[in-house]
Amino acid sequence: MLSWESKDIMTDLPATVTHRRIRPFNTRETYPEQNLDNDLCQAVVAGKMVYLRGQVPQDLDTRENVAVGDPEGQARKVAENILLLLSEAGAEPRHICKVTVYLTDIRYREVVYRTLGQYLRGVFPVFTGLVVVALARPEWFVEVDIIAQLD
Ligand SMILES: C=C(N)C(=O)O
Repeated sequence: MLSWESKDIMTDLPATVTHRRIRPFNTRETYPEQNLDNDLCQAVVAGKMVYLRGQVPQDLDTRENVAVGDPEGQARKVAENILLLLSEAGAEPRHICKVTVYLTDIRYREVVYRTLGQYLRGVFPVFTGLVVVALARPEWFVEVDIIAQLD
């Protein structure tokens, strides 16, 4: 059976993979209430491409949930996380290509889009907006994926 722990798979990884992984963590630390064990990170820089983890209203340093019950405040925190991670990746908002917005309620769409729009004025990314049944924590109303490309 194949598994990521398989020696064959590990040795098959190309020696040239040099992606930069920003703020690595394990889900045991970020979701202590869930039985998880995933090595993840907040951003990957792969050549000129920058991929952000789905950003949620959580402080990137303390992991504290922010703006519980407040979709506008959650959108603001998500946008601030995105700007911080982009800068850590050496990117700027103008590098953003694709934004995917996940909402837990269609009624949050206007306030969340208005708030994100304030941070992305003049950027003109492509956007996808989805309403989903749930996010990883019940307190979270919004999650945003970003793909950017450096110059
Ligand atoms: C919040 C997430 N993006 C996650 O748990 O994967």
